Amino acid sequence: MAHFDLVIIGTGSGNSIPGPEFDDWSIAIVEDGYFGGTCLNVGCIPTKMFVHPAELADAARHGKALGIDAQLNSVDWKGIRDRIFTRIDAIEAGGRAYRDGDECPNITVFSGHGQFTGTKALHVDLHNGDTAEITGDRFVLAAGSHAVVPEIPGLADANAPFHTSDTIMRIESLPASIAILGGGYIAAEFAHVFSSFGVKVTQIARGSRLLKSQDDDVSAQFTKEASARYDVLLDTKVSGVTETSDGVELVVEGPNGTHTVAAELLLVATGRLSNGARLSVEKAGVELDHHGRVVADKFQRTTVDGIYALGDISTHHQLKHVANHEARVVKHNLAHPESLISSDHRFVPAAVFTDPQIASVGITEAHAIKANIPYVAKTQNYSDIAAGWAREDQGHFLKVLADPATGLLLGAHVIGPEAATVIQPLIQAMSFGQSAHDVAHNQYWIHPALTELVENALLGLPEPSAQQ
Ligand SMILES: Cc1cc2nc3c(=O)[nH]c(=O)nc-3n(C[C@H](O)[C@H](O)[C@H](O)COP(=O)(O)OP(=O)(O)OC[C@H]3O[C@@H](n4cnc5c(N)ncnc54)[C@H](O)[C@@H]3O)c2cc1C
Ligand SMILES: NC(=O)c1ccc[n+]([C@@H]2O[C@H](COP(=O)([O-])OP(=O)(O)OC[C@H]3O[C@@H](n4cnc5c(N)ncnc54)[C@H](O)[C@@H]3O)[C@@H](O)[C@H]2O)c1
Repeated sequence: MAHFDLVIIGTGSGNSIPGPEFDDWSIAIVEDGYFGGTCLNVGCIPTKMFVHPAELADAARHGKALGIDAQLNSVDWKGIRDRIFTRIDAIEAGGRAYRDGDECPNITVFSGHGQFTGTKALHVDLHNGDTAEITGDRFVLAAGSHAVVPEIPGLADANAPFHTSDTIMRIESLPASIAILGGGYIAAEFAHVFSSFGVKVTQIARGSRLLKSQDDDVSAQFTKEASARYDVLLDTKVSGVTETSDGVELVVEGPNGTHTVAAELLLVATGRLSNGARLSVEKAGVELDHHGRVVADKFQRTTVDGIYALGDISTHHQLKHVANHEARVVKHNLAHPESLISSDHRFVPAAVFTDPQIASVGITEAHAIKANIPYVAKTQNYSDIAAGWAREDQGHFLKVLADPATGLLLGAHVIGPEAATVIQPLIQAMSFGQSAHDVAHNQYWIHPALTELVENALLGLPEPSAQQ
């Protein structure tokens, strides 16, 4: 039995915790998969490294309206894939070697699957076939989440072949066709990538719109554009999947009755679930909520003293910037238990890297209405700013919501070019408590940049009543 001052389970954002302030602590790091976690290896980073070439491949579609007649000749999938993973795999290997090597003498890396056996006791099934029993004064649960596979005949029993985001980016060649199950972030981003690369995409969503968690107008616009680019089956349920000689066949039930969809590959993108239960955290006395997430308070403390949690294992914001923020909080609180700091989840932004891009922060208009929150709103179209004229933009916009009394922003929702970047001044305004009026008037806005979208939206909001 080896004992440590600190045991960290998971090397996504958890790996950012060890630093000079803990040089005199003995630390165990337990990692079952890729070193560096989901974002680096199978999440944000490789997906966006595919999204950029996808944008280039798809550029001709936008060029037509501007007098550019171009065509895509070929896509070197293997070349793109190998460029991406040569870089990523080297970072993964380097990160593991660093933590395992002489530069981190106080750290022991356990490569294997950890499961709690008692309050602060972990059993690890090591990849080399051995086992290890480790205990610690403190634990950090940073073990993330995993892709959920729905209880559909063929999938749940693994009788039909399918991919999740863990495997789809490493396939050997581009398929002629792909069926994508799900209407959320991962489905949207991969539908964009594969469609841009010339693959016939059929996306199947059980809801009446794609990206339903977005503002209603954003989700409606995205659904309209996605449906024009590739086949989107809405209000549709998959009741079975079977393997065929050239791929899979899905039995789908939708508004047009029951029929089949054939595709070379199937990607299942139906949400991600906390790894809390897979880590048997309840044996440590750590509570899970009814979604299976580890319960953590604002200081990232679980229900057991000395056990902290961060990122996807405990939050409903399954986002890397949230996991990183929470890791900084845990790091501080481990080092300074006498002066705890709390996580700030007031204004968590997110973006979907599709075409059009989507970004959001704060509440949606539907939420404001449902929760009876007073608001004023302004929708600013890209087509009404100079950078939108340059693109002959159609249908894209920024919607801002503000408190009618104070002029403080309540939410912002963008669909259109560079949405993830365009939204940042609004995230900043919300985070620093700046009013829409001040942000619009008290700085220069570069002309004719896309950020004029933000300036004009803010100028379009009514003056706050408290100042009238
Ligand atoms: C396809 C995809 C695209 C994404 N794109 C974005 C994006 O663009 N922007 C964004 O903000 N977020 C994105 N995300 C979400 C983001 O990747 C996660 O929110 C983030 O990586 C969570 O970090 P984490 O540290 O909590 O967990 P992880 O990074 O998942 O790390 C957890 C680690 O724990 C290990 N582990 C799990 N169980 C055990 C165990 N029992 N024993 C030992 N080790 C264990 C795992 O192997 C893993 O390495 C994406 C996710 C996916 C899947
Ligand atoms: N750009 C980004 O920031 C980014 C990109 C990818 C993933 N992520 C994170 O990863 C998380 C997981 O992504 P995701 O797309 O898997 O989840 P999601 O929650 O975004 O979407 C899940 C989709 O699957 C559908 N679904 C759920 N169960 C189903 C079932 N049984 N049958 C059919 N459909 C079903 C849901 O209706 C929904 O449309 C996201 O919530 C997000 O936080 C972020």
